[in-house]
Amino acid sequence: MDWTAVTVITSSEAVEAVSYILTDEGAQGVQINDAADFANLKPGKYGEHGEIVDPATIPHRTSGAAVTGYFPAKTFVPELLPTIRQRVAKLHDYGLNPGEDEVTSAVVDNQQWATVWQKYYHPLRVTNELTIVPQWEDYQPTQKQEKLLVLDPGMAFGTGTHPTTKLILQALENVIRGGESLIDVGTGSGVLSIAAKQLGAGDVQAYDIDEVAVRSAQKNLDLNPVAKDVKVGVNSLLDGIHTQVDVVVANILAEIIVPLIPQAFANLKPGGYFLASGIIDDKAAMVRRKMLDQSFVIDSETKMGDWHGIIAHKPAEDEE
Ligand SMILES: C[S@@+](CC[C@H](N)C(=O)[O-])C[C@H]1O[C@@H](n2cnc3c(N)ncnc32)[C@H](O)[C@@H]1O
Repeated sequence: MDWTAVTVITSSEAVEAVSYILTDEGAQGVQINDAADFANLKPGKYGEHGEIVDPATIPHRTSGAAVTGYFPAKTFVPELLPTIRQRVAKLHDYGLNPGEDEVTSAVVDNQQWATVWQKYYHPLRVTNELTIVPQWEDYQPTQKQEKLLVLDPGMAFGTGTHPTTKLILQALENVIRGGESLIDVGTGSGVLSIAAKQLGAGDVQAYDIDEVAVRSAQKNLDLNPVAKDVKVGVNSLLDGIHTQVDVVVANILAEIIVPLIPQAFANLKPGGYFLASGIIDDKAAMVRRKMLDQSFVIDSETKMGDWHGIIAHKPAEDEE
């Protein structure tokens, strides 16, 4: 599959805001080329095989920053560019320098996308307790409660930077107390299963409809000793699965969550939690209604940009 890369030339101070705008508009990965980063870079392990790479040999900007978002081929990027331009220009109103007001797009092939951003994907604190660390970075926790998710997402979705992933990681942090059994539907890179294990979940099963994602998830599970007992396989939703677990998590588009709702209800113990993300604004009311029709109780709903995450539970046996 081809991807469209949208590059915004901006200032170092606006890098985070521009990255947010690109992911909010649907970018599935963001590459940052910031002159300020290179100024602070020390020689270290960067290569895929652990070789030492001298930062001076990496092509880099000498001023400002370029932020590139990768959009799936199905996104109609020409329609998106004016919105991105407007949102970047509006950063002025928030006291940020938007930079050169230059937004361009180019098609890149799958292979390029899989590797091009690796050099620029750095450890990222995604919730109070969880930090995502690229496999090639040597990173030590800086806080006592900080837990690391080591990832090499490759071709699968789930670098942890997308708002939908962040919403559901936060929901996991709220719900997991220790020992819960859990099913991760649409595991992608395996990020949610690894997070669940890091937070103390017990038996975890992960499924994805896409074989490439399953291979990528297995690779990432292997990188995280805490997640070595997670079972991962190809499956569509919970088709053919009849079990009783404490938690079902899914970060998939609303249209796909809808048929999952009755399956999640059937596979949850009374009192068990259903955590759903990937729900865009105009589909949120419909998903909520389907959950309530199924007799789920909605505990909370959180929003990041246009995305919603829902925590719901199956009523306990003694619950009204
Ligand atoms: C938005 S990604 C989420 C990845 C990861 N769980 C995260 O939170 O970052 C959705 C994943 O669901 C998978 N998927 C889509 N339809 C599915 C289905 N019917 N059954 C299982 N997985 C599905 C996709 O292949 C993709 O890996």
